[in-house]
Amino acid sequence: MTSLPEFALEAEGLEKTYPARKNSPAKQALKGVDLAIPRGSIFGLLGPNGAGKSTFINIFAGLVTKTAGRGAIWGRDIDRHPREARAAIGVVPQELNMDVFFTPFETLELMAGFYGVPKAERRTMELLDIMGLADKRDAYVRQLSGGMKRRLLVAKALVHSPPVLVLDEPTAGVDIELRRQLWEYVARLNEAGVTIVLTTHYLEEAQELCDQIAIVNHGEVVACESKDQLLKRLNHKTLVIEPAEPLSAVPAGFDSEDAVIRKDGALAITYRLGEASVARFIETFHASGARIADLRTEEPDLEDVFLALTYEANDAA
Ligand SMILES: Nc1ncnc2c1ncn2[C@@H]1O[C@H](COP(=O)(O)OP(=O)(O)OP(=O)(O)O)[C@@H](O)[C@H]1O
Repeated sequence: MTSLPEFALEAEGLEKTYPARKNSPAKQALKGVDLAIPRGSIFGLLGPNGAGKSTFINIFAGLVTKTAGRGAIWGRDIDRHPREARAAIGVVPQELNMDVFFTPFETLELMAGFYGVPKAERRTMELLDIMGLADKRDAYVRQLSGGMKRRLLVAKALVHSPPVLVLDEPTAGVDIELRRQLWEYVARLNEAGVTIVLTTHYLEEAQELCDQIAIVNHGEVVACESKDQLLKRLNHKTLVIEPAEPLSAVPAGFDSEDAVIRKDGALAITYRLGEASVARFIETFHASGARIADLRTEEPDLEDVFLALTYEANDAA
């Protein structure tokens, strides 16, 4: 047995410039991206619209030709061993593009045939079942709802049992219930050993699901770390005090602190970790004569980090 690669996907100096067209100038969508996605991770690729996420993914999917750099999937170079590289990856595209004249069953069988999966090894019914489409096996694809089509696309990307599954904005336009189901399935696939790479605008979801995160902005990777490290970058917390009676102003004693009264009437005090004591804030609050109805702390979330990083990068541009 050959040993497993350390990285599921690798990019080195990956560049893409889309050539100029009649009405638009040339566009450098990727400016030399270095990224190594560890095997076994759930890796999130985050970035604002137009950052270059789809371009990155589409180079690995074989849909976009890179301008320069090197790419490898499961240790196989995409230029030197394109077939082996593609066999190791399943891509769920952003657009719901599929042939509407086939049934879900036929769609998966055709795809399996395309990948040369022998009949005895096909997982068509298993995949339909897992994606909640078993009762639609013979329906026409055009009769499926958007959410069902999305699930069929995921099933389609899995027919050849690839060790790497890439999902490009998979939950855009998918309702909350279905999104949950999809994430549960993605998490189960990951537990079974599949490396997951996903692009998403839903920061909350990346925060919940991903263990590694790269933030892409203007065709460059501005951060690539474990989620926990990324969150630690913003080394502050907020203490939120809900007063028993409405406050007319920030209580005395908090003048030098970063304290504000929120729209809902709560007092929010932001402090740097290790530099302030919550106990002292509570004492100060009581000393002002106010009473506490409730109390909680808030940690910075991925959205804060994301904004901070893309804001800095925008500033520097
Ligand atoms: N086929 C193309 N021809 C010319 N320019 C393109 C093409 N595809 C993408 N671009 C441009 O390249 C840049 C990166 O686009 P890309 O779709 O990779 O970004 P993205 O981060 O995936 O954004 P989104 O989430 O909106 O899809 C954008 O400025 C986009 O307009």
